[in-house]
Amino acid sequence: MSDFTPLRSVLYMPSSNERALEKAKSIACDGLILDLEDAVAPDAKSAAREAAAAAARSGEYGRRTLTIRINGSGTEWHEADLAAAAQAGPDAVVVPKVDSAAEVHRLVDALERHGAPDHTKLWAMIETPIAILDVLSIARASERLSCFVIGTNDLVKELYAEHVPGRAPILPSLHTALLAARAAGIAILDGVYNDVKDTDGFLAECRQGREMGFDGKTLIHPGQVEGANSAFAPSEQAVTDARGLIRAWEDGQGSGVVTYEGKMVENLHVESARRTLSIHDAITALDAQ
Ligand SMILES: CC(C)(COP(=O)(O)OP(=O)(O)OC[C@H]1O[C@@H](n2cnc3c(N)ncnc32)[C@H](O)[C@@H]1OP(=O)(O)O)[C@@H](O)C(=O)NCCC(=O)NCCSC(=O)C[C@H](O)C(=O)O
Ligand SMILES: [Mg+2]
Repeated sequence: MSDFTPLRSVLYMPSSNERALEKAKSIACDGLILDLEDAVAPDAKSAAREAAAAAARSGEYGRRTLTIRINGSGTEWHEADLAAAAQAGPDAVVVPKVDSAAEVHRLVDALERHGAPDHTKLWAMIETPIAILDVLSIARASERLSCFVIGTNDLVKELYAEHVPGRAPILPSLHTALLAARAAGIAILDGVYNDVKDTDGFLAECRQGREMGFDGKTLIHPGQVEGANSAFAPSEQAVTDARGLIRAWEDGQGSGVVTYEGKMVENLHVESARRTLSIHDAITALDAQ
């Protein structure tokens, strides 16, 4: 049994939207982010906080990784959100605009002070220039930090950049965050695609994110789930190749290098193939639930 948790498709939804919270119970996404930040108007924050905490306690979201995104430090809602989320015990508390290792330490202390269970991890949103410049120290700051979530809207805003196909203006930032996540051994999710009607643009961005190495994509609409699930899962061909490559390697035991389908195979390729199969097994097990 693989201990890999698929996070191909992680859907944001405003915690103030009762209908969306209900609908989410039947959406085939791998994870949910019950939002208290950008998607919730100031006068709805308090009711949204209660709704998100109740949803996290309900146990009604089945196999999905369930998280709550709280308002950032320095906002008037932060402390109450953090306390309520910690006590509700979701799979993770998502914190926007995390800018330093010191902030991670403070957040982890606060989660513990408010009685968060051990299974409640911290997910840090990386979405400011200072976070990108300090991203390795953030990634390594705590064992409770298990995932980076990239906030491409804030990043584009802070850089005075523009949203363009191919995302050239923010690629250096995305790569830097990916390097840090991999160096620290944590998961990393790509940012959202804002145009919910542009399927081709969305799928192209999913493919790009997968090729770069992201574990999955954050989403804003149920219509984006299927595309992300497919883009971030190993394809049938990739699974067939992984099995064939491992077989070729095992058949050639003793030699440091063999070939599969005419291509050189070394131990590092076998490790990648085993990782592909373990992701595939985890997705198959998840889909069977
Ligand atoms: C983007 C939307 C405002 C579009 O809403 P709407 O026009 O209502 O969509 P539809 O009519 O197509 O909806 C069809 C049904 O699906 C439900 N729905 C829609 N979105 C969601 C959702 N996210 N989760 C669950 N269910 C959803 C509708 O209720 C309809 O249901 P029914 O009536 O039963 O048919 C809307 O999709 C939306 O609000 N999306 C989430 C926006 C959000 O959470 N934004 C904040 C996170 S993004 C961000 O902040 C990233 C980061 O910080 C950064 O910097 O980049
Ligand atoms: Mg943001």
